[in-house]
Amino acid sequence: MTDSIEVLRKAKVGFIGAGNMAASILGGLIQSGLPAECIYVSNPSAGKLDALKEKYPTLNTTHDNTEVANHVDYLLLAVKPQKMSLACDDFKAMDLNHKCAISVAAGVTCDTLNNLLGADTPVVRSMPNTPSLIGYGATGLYANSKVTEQQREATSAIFEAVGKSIWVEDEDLMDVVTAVSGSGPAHYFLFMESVVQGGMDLGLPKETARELAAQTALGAAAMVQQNGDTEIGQLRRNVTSPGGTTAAALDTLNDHKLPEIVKKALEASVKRGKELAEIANQ
Ligand SMILES: NC(=O)C1=CN([C@@H]2O[C@H](COP(=O)(O)OP(=O)(O)OC[C@H]3O[C@@H](n4cnc5c(N)ncnc54)[C@H](OP(=O)(O)O)[C@@H]3O)[C@@H](O)[C@H]2O)C=CC1
Ligand SMILES: O=C(O)[C@@H]1CCC=N1
Repeated sequence: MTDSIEVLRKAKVGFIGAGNMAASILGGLIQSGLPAECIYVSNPSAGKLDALKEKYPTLNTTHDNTEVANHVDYLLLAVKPQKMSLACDDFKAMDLNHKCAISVAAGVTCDTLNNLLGADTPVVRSMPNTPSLIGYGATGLYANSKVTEQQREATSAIFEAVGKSIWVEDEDLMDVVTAVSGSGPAHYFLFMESVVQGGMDLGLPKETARELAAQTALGAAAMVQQNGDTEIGQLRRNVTSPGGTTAAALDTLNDHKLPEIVKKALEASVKRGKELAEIANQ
């Protein structure tokens, strides 16, 4: 059992909302050794709770958000930004000052969360991603001034149990983290979908194209992680023989301005994060 899990056995964890992100984090926690009976989760409709209960029979499920909040020290708010205000209404009569609220919602600021939950509530703004389900999550974290050192450690433990986590000290950067890693899996999925379709159009069987695309993405990511001192550009150049096949493909991607397109995509994500912040604040 990892150190993270030992910390989390003592600090009870609950989820408000049982959607994709909650299921990914709680599934990852269970996968890495936290017993399901230590975790609480609430959701308005039954379907998602029933599916989780079928997969993890000892998980504590309820339709009552306050029941979760009463049981736990760490309350993960895993609802859409547009639903945050409504969900937090349920805690109006509760004193959350000795608990820690961890929002996963894109855009929603700590100030907004403190307006909704009480000015003295310790609040962490997190930005995880769905690979948390299989232990490959990447999570950015930002804490308000009420969060204690012990709460920081437990929060790190939650996200380290399902992947890597990084604290940022400037809250504005959380929108950039959202663009890079929160939404990031979808960018790489789109790229892989395009590679698989391209491979199929050129004659590869679908399963072969899928297997090659996935193993290549995995290999490229592992090379970046395992060669921290090497620029990614150098790894790219190592593949690119002058006048060879890679150069032909990269010329095409650059002619169509892939780097500029990616930058514009990240900027669009950051802009949308700020719009969601406004919506959650209304
Ligand atoms: N999906 C992702 O990759 C990532 C998502 N996030 C963030 O995670 C949050 C959730 O996103 P995601 O999981 O994709 O969305 P989902 O729609 O899958 O999940 C949201 C869940 O919240 C439930 N819900 C709605 N209102 C309430 C309420 N008042 N109390 C309790 N639960 C409620 C919904 O229930 P019902 O369906 O019954 O209405 C639903 O199950 C968002 O804020 C998003 O920004 C962050 C990082 C990555
Ligand atoms: O698309 C979204 O808004 C959420 C946040 C990051 C990933 N999914």
